[in-house]
Amino acid sequence: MAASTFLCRPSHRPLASTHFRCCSVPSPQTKFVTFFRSRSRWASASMSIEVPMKAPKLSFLDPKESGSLHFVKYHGLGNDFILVDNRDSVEPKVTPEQAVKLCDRNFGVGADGVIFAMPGTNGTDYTMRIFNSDGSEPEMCGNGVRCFARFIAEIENFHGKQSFTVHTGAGLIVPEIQNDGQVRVDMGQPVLSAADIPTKLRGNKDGEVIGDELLVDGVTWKVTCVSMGNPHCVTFGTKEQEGLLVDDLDLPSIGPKFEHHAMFPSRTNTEFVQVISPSHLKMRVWERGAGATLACGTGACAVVVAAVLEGRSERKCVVDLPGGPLEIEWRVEDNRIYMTGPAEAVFFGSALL
Ligand SMILES: N[C@@H](CCC[C@H](N)C(=O)O)C(=O)O
Repeated sequence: MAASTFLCRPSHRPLASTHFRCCSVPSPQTKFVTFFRSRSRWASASMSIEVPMKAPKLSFLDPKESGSLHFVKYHGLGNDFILVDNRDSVEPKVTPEQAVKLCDRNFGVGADGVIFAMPGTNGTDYTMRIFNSDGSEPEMCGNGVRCFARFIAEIENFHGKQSFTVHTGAGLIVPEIQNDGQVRVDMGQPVLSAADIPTKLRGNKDGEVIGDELLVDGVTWKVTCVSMGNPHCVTFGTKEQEGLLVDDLDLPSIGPKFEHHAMFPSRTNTEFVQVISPSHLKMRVWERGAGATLACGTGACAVVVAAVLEGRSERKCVVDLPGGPLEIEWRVEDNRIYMTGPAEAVFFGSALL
């Protein structure tokens, strides 16, 4: 069954419409549990099931049960998120510590982050907050905001082309759901001043870090730093060897050394980029607070800005990420960046907190 079939009214289906009343009849060896399914043609029928002496608690199947979190899992090109309907409160329904547990791929639901759909701020339609899988809170998430837009459309029962305003830690973001289901997002203007990114790299006379040298573990990398609300360090190669082959990188080894580099006081996301053509870039990403992910929307935007500033690409590019392509355009007219890509619901459920 298509996920969207379930998602029209997540709080009403399917668990909420199925109430089980349970009565047990003890016997020396076993308990017999009788289920009555209410409001159905089975209401007067009963079914006896033999269960072990200690009948399992079924309370966690009740969505109203306190202590469980109802969520929908989405992904944008494999960058995956647990979406929480938080429209009734300005406080996130889970703590950063709980987010870490939920994101665990063995002991939890598994995700790169938890995203909260919250009431608007200062007149915006909604507010989006996100916790990374390490529990830290970033300012913005590009793939996340596309998932957020599709989630809002489902829970608000919006259809067709839709656009709304979203307050984020990076300011106002405007996603627009297209007729084909893709989401085009006005990601705002890039920030280039070193102090605001933030990076301690000194930069040029305008305070911008474009093609500067960064020593990482004895190797000098050429980097351009961009903030899309969150910090990004973009590299096309080292001083000795321009022209990365991104598939050859040992990302788990090199990524953390950029993320925790002393030049980035708020840590950084890092994009390693290969130029396929002036309108086609290929990247891998090591994300702050989440590690190697299959895609990063803010990262893809930062990559196009860096490629333009370094004279490597046009302003409109397809950016290939491990999880698939994004279309990115940095418009001359308004200095704003537009990102277009998919977002898909994959499952929903209740997690015990
Ligand atoms: N994957 C995201 C970025 C999520 C936040 C990032 N890890 C950070 O800490 O800045 C995207 O698609 O932009």
